[in-house]
Amino acid sequence: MTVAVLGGGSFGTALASIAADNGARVRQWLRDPALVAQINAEHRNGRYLPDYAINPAVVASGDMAEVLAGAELVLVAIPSKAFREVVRQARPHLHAEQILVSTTKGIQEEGFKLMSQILEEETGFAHIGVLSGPNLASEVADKQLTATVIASDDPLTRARVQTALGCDYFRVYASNDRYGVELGGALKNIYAIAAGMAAALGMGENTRSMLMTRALAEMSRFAVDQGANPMTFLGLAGVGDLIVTCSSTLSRNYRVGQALGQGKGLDEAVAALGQVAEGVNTVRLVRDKAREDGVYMPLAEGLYQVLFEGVPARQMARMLMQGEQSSDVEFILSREDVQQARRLEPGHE
Ligand SMILES: NC(=O)C1=CN([C@@H]2O[C@H](COP(=O)(O)OP(=O)(O)OC[C@H]3O[C@@H](n4cnc5c(N)ncnc54)[C@H](O)[C@@H]3O)[C@@H](O)[C@H]2O)C=CC1
Ligand SMILES: O=C(CO)COP(=O)(O)O
Repeated sequence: MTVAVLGGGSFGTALASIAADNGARVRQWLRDPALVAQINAEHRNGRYLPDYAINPAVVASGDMAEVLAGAELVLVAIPSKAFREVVRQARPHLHAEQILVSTTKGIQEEGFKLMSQILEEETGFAHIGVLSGPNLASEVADKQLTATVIASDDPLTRARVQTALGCDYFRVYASNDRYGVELGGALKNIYAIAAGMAAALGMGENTRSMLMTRALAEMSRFAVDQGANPMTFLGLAGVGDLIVTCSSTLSRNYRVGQALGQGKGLDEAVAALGQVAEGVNTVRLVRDKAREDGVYMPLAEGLYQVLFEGVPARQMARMLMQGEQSSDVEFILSREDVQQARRLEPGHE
């Protein structure tokens, strides 16, 4: 199989190397000529994955036409802010038989679009999918045993990606809920920032567990409102990715949260990272969307206020602890039932 990877960051590089390990002919497109030269000469990406060897069969190039020529599978690993621009650059060199897969966990501001929707809009192709799961790039590059999800309503896309990337250290599970899988990947970044912040403030494991579980409730509530299947969030791209990003300093979103918890400003924290932390933008978009649609998302709202309105994180945590004590699992006991029962309590105003 011939595979093209668009993006020279840590995840694109890790995926290119897997496909090459699997015997594919792999071309990787990136902008930076110095990095192109380094990948081809040293088989190392010194900017984004300096400590890991890349399969020498991966050929990097700054020439989009060359990279896309003959590619059966195209993986797009470009941060959400530049995603559409790069797809437009690629468009003249794409054809409808190709399989296009987004690996990006972010949301476009205009129209609240997910990346595979952008792939669809820009190309109109039929073979479109999303790859998402608990996949810290450096662990993937280190060949740590890992699993991911290919989500598409197109069986050919699912099968081809399983063949191209599935190997003895990387398992590729299938889903037909593209929207749910993609939403899970984008939403969990918000809570990873909150988890990093909580850790930096010295909060304990009970707190982290509460945060992650209530995050899952909040994500599922939002998903239902958006018409997604909340059951998808029980899988690798939902709870799986939430666990890894809320627990690991290898997550950039978690590290931004840590820096904020240590008292750094948002701009300083993002600049120090030097890589993309999609959650910073996602929290703003999701908070606005939740308000617009009337979805109760206290964690996203609280994090928004800490990031963009200068509310101290510790004060926000105290406020969140005073919020409504609602139901645990809303699919079993609804929030409305809990609120109704509380109104019947003696002494309730
Ligand atoms: N790094 C990770 O552990 C994982 C990342 N992802 C997702 O992958 C996406 C890409 O992230 P990473 O590879 O981690 O990012 P990164 O921060 O390591 O690298 C970003 C890459 O995008 C390139 N880029 C940015 N703007 C560009 C433009 N206008 N034109 C061309 N190239 C441009 C940069 O030059 C760089 O090569 C993100 O949305 C992230 O959520 C998904 C799973 C794991
Ligand atoms: O999505 C990821 C792991 O699954 C990577 O998370 P970060 O973007 O926070 O590093």
